[in-house]
Amino acid sequence: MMNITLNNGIEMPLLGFGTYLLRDGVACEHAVLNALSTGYRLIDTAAAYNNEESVGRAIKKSNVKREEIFVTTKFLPADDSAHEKAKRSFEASLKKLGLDYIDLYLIHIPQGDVNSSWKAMEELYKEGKVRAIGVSNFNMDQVQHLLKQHRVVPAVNQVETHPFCQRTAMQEGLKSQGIRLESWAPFAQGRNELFNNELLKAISSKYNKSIAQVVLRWLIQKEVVVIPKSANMKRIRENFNVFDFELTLSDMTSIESLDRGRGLIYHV
Ligand SMILES: NC(=O)C1=CN([C@@H]2O[C@H](COP(=O)(O)OP(=O)(O)OC[C@H]3O[C@@H](n4cnc5c(N)ncnc54)[C@H](OP(=O)(O)O)[C@@H]3O)[C@@H](O)[C@H]2O)C=CC1
Ligand SMILES: O=C1CO[C@H](CO)[C@@H](O)[C@@H]1O
Repeated sequence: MMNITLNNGIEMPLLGFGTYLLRDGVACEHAVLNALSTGYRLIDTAAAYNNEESVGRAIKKSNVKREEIFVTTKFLPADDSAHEKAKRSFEASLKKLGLDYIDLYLIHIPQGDVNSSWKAMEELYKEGKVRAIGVSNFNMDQVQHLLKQHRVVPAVNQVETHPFCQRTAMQEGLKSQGIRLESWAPFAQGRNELFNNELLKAISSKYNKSIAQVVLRWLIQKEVVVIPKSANMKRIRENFNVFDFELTLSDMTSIESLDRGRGLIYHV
């Protein structure tokens, strides 16, 4: 497993497990348990996914030490009383997850009162309740705005990133501020026939890997954090099995031709 170092010195796995659409209950619990037993050490959830209790139960049942797991969750900023609501949302997430700290806490979407929300995040960070704070679905203007107003620099920006939306300029812009790019929907949620793409098919047969593995490996080699989701044990394992091969520079570059320069899911 490969880690990256965030701007405050803490380590974050480059490969994690996404939980969007894993419904609260046994389905989610099983998937997260399977992921942990496969070796995933980063779990991505959100208050909005309504599955934090199941994620928390899986973490407890896994017998993996808490400090070995990197847990990310997120909240949606409110329009009014945003500071207080951010704190309340944090406490609710912590309780549902059954944890006493979060590794990475994110503003899920740049909506509502972001400034008051970020102040609350900074406080949680200073109190040691979260090891790092970051944002999600922010464009570069929104990131710059945050940087101008506040002291703590976000550790990551989690945005839709995959072969059809590569975020090359954003990754450079974030890097210059010490912020890491984290990909959500590395497979574009299967849209645009990603799993039937001819170029990706040709590259994957060359390495005797699947398209999913090539896409994850391509992002990992670019040092983009990936959090693929799967409800299926075989695919959970497949998505983790990406550390035994390396794409050549020429194959890395050829994937660049697939970029359409904008998100398929959010047009950010
Ligand atoms: N911050 C934000 O706003 C957002 C964050 N996220 C986070 O990012 C994570 C990943 O994104 P997500 O939206 O889930 O989409 P993904 O791009 O990870 O795609 C998930 C889909 O791909 C399928 N799949 C998974 N592995 C394979 C494989 N090896 N071969 C073929 N199909 C496969 C899954 O099906 P199956 O389950 O049947 O395997 C599922 O239908 C989320 O789970 C969530 O944690 C996602 C969206 C927005
Ligand atoms: O986190 C999320 C899961 O994916 C959704 C899109 O399909 C997003 O709306 C949401 O932000």
